[in-house]
Amino acid sequence: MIALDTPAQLLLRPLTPSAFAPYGTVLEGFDSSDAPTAARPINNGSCWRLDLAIPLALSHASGQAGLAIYQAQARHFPIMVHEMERHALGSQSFIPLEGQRFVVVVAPANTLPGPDDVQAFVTNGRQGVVLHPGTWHHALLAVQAGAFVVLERHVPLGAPVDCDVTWLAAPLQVQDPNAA
Ligand SMILES: NC(=O)N[C@@H](O)C(=O)O
Ligand code: NI
Repeated sequence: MIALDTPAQLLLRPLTPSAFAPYGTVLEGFDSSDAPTAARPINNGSCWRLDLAIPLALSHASGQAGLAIYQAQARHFPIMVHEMERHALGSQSFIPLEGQRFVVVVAPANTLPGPDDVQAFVTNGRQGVVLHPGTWHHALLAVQAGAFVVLERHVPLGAPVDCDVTWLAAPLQVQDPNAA
């Protein structure tokens, strides 16, 4: 009988600004009746504006801010994650257009991720994320199919692509967010 090793499990954590802070920033709305102190009413009070103090890195080394639409398929969970990537020179932001949830698998920048460095977060459908430059992450894992706006650093055709790839020592299994 060959014992098949069960893969190490990655528990899903709810996405919160404090838990995600080492990896990036959480984008989410707020209740205008309890607006953040940094928010201010605009447009004759019909809207609250909160300017985010996010050091977006989009123009390093002849880069420029670029928008893309990722039309994502729903991934099948539980899912094995093995390959991780990072964009050392640029922020990368994922903003769902259809209220779809997604799973963000990340590890701190600067060092190659070991199995204990990897964290998995699941959004609530009303959140987006801005990854810090260099944050190791798995490519987009949509829970529901749908379109995402991705704000990222674009480079001219022929310029070096800013995407380092690494593989975890062993694949990790991300639990099913629909079962969580
Ligand atoms: N590969 C690509 O265009 N997108 C990735 O960077 C990703 O994080 O999904
Ligand atoms: Ni990426």
